[in-house]
Amino acid sequence: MGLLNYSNKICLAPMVRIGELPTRLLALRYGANLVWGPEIVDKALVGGSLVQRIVNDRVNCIDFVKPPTNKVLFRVHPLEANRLVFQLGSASPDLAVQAAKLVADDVAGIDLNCGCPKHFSVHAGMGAGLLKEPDRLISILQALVKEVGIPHNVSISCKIRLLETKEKTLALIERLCSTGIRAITIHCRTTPMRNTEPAHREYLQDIVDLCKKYNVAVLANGDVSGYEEGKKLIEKYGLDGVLIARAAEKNVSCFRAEGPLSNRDLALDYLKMALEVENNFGNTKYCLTQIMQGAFRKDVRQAAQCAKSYDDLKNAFAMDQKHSDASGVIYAPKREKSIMFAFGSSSKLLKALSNEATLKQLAAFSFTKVFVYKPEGEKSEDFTDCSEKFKSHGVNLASVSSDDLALKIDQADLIICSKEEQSISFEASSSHKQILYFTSSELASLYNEREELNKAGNYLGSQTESFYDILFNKIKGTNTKKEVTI
Ligand SMILES: Cc1cc2nc3c(=O)[nH]c(=O)nc-3n(C[C@H](O)[C@H](O)[C@H](O)COP(=O)(O)O)c2cc1C
Repeated sequence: MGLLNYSNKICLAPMVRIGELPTRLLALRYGANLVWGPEIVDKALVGGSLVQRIVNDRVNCIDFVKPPTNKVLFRVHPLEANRLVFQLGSASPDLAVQAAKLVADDVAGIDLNCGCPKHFSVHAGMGAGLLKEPDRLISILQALVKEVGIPHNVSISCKIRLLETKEKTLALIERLCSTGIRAITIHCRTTPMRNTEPAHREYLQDIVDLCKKYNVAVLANGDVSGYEEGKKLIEKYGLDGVLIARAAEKNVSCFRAEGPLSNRDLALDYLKMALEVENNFGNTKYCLTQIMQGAFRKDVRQAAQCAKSYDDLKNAFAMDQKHSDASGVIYAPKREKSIMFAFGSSSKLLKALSNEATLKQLAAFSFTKVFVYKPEGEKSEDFTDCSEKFKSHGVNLASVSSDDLALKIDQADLIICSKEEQSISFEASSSHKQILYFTSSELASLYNEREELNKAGNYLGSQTESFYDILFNKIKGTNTKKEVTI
């Protein structure tokens, strides 16, 4: 999988129950860079009958199931695998290594929970209990680095809380940095502090400076409200990243650079995602009811709380829709639109589209499906390489061949093509759809050939515009108005 790059990352924090697959995939779709799974205790994986790794073709996932009931303990989707950190609860180097080895090849990182203050954890010497026994904590991390991290090429990290004093905290962090781990998350509260008390960042800068000396990435956690604040904190303290827990529990679209979705839109996205990955019904209901708090009528929330099946949940949403229609409240689920690019080389076009700013802007315009025309003989691998990046912004990418060009033009809401490609422009113009034409000089800007054109005296444009500017200036001229600042 390759070692993780923790730099400049806004991440979903580990959360038991909340951090299951639908939340993680949505977090990534909305813009989270890395996602932590919920803590799973070593004995759940290796105690009694060993957990089994099953390829689940139905939902295209890897399931870790526990015999004899075959309950799914953990489900990994290929879309998240290279950005997923598995969090382990352990009090023993041997058990930690045995458990971590079972999942190491399906995730990008393994994180040791050294901060859980709950009785069951601390009592068993796990979580925040490890902060009281630093020698044991160090030996677990050393074992994980040596026996799992290095041979499996997976990043080992830990998540701690602050100790009672700055000196004690820095002394512990210095020892942690010497174990070979690649990253530390600091939950900026001490063990006795509740989440309702404000996070302490008074000496976060000292922690960052110390970790930098050892080349260990440092991520901060505690009271981060979303994308905007995350970026500010990274900048202010020189952090590698931040982890967001409760803000994401309430509304996982807090990772969106454009600002969060309404809880109503989010609840629908969540239900769709949960159905798609066949999430455990009880877990879906739990997460949905968290999202629905305060955002739906009481009777709708009650119907969701009493749901016994996915059909009941869908009925609760249908009920909400009916109320909204009847009361005249405008409740328009986000309209999903498709855009088609049909000109020239698909690999160059994909290169121009595959950047954060362009994908964010497409998503902001609600273009959740992008069709790209692939001329005969061009590689399909480019599409495979790019589709994950598109997907992480909630945009689906599909290639279109000459055979299905007419059909896809018919399905697209907006078509972008070149007048020069006559067969395509003919097909598009006879489709009665909205069409935007790119001229040959605009295409040259896409292909970065403007300089060559200038040299040859062919290009007379006076301003240097990027492909991004040209594309979105054209789209803005249509009836689609939304824009994000980048
Ligand atoms: C519902 C919930 C479940 C949590 N589960 C875990 C967990 O499994 N592992 C862990 O290290 N921390 C867990 N935490 C703690 C969070 O990761 C985080 O450290 C804490 O909530 C502070 O971050 P916040 O202020 O952004 O909420 C959990 C927190 C919540 C609210």
